[in-house]
Amino acid sequence: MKIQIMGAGALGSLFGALLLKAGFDVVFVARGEQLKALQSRGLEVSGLMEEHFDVTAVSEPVDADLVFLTVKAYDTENAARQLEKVRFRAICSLQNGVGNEDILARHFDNVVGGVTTYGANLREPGHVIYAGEGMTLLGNFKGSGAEDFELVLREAGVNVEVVEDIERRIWEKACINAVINPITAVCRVRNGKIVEVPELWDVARRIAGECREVMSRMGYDVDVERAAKDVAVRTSMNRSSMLQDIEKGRRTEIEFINGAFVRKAREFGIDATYNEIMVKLVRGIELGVD
Ligand SMILES: NC(=O)c1ccc[n+]([C@@H]2O[C@H](COP(=O)([O-])OP(=O)(O)OC[C@H]3O[C@@H](n4cnc5c(N)ncnc54)[C@H](O)[C@@H]3O)[C@@H](O)[C@H]2O)c1
Ligand SMILES: CC(C)(CO)[C@@H](O)C(=O)[O-]
Repeated sequence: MKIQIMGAGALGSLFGALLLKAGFDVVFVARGEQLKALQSRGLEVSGLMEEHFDVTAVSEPVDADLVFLTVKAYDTENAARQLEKVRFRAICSLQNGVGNEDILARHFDNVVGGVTTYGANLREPGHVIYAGEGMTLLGNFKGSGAEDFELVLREAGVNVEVVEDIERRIWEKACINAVINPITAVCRVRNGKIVEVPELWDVARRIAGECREVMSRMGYDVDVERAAKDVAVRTSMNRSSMLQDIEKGRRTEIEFINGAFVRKAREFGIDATYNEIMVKLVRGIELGVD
């Protein structure tokens, strides 16, 4: 079974390493310094697993049985176009944000949606930190394939479950990210501060309220405020992925998180001013306006 990791950054390297350890034939598609490091030194894993792997790393996708997509959401369209040139049975997104599966569904027949709470960071090119074991939920978004991905992940020791309502799960995770990520990125604080600082919690509650309204109009009853508070408390010492992106001068996934709620709210004719402001502020920081 040949498994391709499309976008071998932090998360892709971690999942690739777990699959390699289980004996799968894994191909890592990477770019830049990461590609060079993987090709010359292999993949180093630290943290919850300490291991070195010699890996097959390429700059362009190749034929495979299954593909995991682990690029950032803003790179999904590009990656899909590259993947159109090769053959594989099914593709599974493990990304954050809303809309990745819709993009993939325009290109491929078998698209599996995924939501994961595993945690990984790149210490340097070729060196991934396995920071947190979590849960991975999978579900067929278009066509089939979820059970195939479940099987290989389970064999690799990953906590995984196939669900019937993957679209809802993707939006639920986006709710949490919409509340926590932009505030931590704009204010440059750890997740816990959102709950500890009344001014920040006030903003968080308002974002959560808008997300809840959007979810409700989609037919999903979710207590976004409580869910976001739980995660912020549980991950109080974390620097959110969006904060880390901002600190490193990288583009964020804001358009696929809060931006997705703004677009849905517009469709329903409801107010999403707080989400919209967060999108604009984070865009302002990304643009590096002095
Ligand atoms: N890191 C985590 O712990 C974590 C956890 C859950 C979800 N996620 C989500 O997973 C996705 C990936 O996150 P990450 O932290 O691994 O990001 P990352 O930036 O570390 O990894 C993405 C990698 O994809 C590469 N890439 C992009 N387009 C490519 C292409 N066409 N060909 C080859 N390589 C390409 C980039 O160069 C980069 O190395 C995001 O949507 C993120 O929100 C991450
Ligand atoms: C849940 C979360 C906000 C915890 O830091 C994480 O998804 C992140 O950082 O994006």
